[in-house]
Amino acid sequence: MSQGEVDFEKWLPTGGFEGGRIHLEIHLEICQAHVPEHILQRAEEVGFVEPTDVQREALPTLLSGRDCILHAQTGSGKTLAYLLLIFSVINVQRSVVQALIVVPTRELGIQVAKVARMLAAKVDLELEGKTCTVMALLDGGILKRQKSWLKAEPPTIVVATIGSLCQMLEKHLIKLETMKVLVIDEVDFMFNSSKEVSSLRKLLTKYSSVNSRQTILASASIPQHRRFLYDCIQQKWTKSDVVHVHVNPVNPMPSRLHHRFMICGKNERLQTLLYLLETDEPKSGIIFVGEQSEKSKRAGHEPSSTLVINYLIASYNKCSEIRLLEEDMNFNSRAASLSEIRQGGSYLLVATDIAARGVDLPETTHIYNFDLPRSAVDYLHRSGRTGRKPFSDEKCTVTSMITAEERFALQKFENELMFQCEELDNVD
Ligand SMILES: Nc1ncnc2c1ncn2[C@@H]1O[C@H](COP(=O)(O)OP(=O)(O)OP(=O)(O)O)[C@@H](O)[C@H]1O
Repeated sequence: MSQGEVDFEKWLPTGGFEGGRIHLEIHLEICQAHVPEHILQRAEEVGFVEPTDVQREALPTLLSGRDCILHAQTGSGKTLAYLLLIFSVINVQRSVVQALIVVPTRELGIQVAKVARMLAAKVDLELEGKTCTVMALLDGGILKRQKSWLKAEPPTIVVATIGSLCQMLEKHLIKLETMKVLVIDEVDFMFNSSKEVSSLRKLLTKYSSVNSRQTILASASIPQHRRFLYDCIQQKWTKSDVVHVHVNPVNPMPSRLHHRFMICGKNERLQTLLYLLETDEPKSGIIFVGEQSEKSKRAGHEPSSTLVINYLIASYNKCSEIRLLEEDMNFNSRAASLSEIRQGGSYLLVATDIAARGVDLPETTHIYNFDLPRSAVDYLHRSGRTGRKPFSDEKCTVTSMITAEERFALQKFENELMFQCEELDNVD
């Protein structure tokens, strides 16, 4: 196989007529693609042997150069789909930034940059030439150092949060004109965020005047997606032949998640959580808590996060790694929490919705909603922090602790996302 051709044999399910048919369909459409051989080899080495559904469906479109709205379940592998596209278009010999991935949180940015670097790494020392470099330009980073890096030897790929990115754009240290691909990950979240939306709109509008551009907008949830698609075309944020790749449109929720709820009073939730943990004995789990309201802060109440973590450290002894992740922590402590639990072994992470988007902790088998999420979309993304091994049929559970009054809200989420929740008998 010549350099630059895609060896999709590696990506195919083995054997059978089905496999042969898929091979033909994919091969015909993507044979013009140019994902370098060493990247595909690395992908295989790190365990990406078969394409997931979204990768199989989206790659022909992505590699054809068309703009794409990548709309597929949580944990379905959207990151690898857009990274392969990026590796197919960049030219590492050129010293300019050629691909930009915009993410909502520092945590997601670190994770995406890590996957990109892992794929770009040339483990075969005989491979010659420059390597692709990846910069994580994220809120909380050292901008001075990144400015020097951008001036001295621009990286090929930049993964950025919008705040830090805007600073570099203003100083002309990053230029959209050189960008072959722009990815906005968790795009619905970014459009919904009052802090990010205006910068995001400006970025997309500015990029729309770049001649050779490709825009990818990714998320597991794109509410009112027809309207969104229409807006994207009207505003020229995407080209008019943008493709909406929508995988599992009737089942937004991954099917192997088992949903449960237990009704309890507000004051009994800590004991209920302890009871659930002692019964489930999860190897690894995330306990989601709501953000503290301003009113509750002013009243001097403890936030749910503090209540839960202190209670668990004092009363639950079946897990040695109990960590906290919330906005109010400094960036170093946030990074430390995630890296500690990524070391392997058993963990419990107490987190606000900061961990609900994109964060990939594949060992998580249990999700607990100590506070019910605010919307069906938030429920979907919290739930999607489990069930993240694409070819596994391991059962994962999502359990919500709710008051009798909250049953109505949970039922609404069930209707909207088309899943069913089993009621667990109360502790008493
Ligand atoms: N082809 C593949 N084979 C095996 N594992 C894969 C493959 N593609 C992706 N994965 C793994 O699947 C998990 C989920 O992938 P990813 O983080 O890209 O999901 P996502 O679609 O972006 O989800 P979310 O919407 O929650 O952000 C990751 O652990 C990733 O390493």
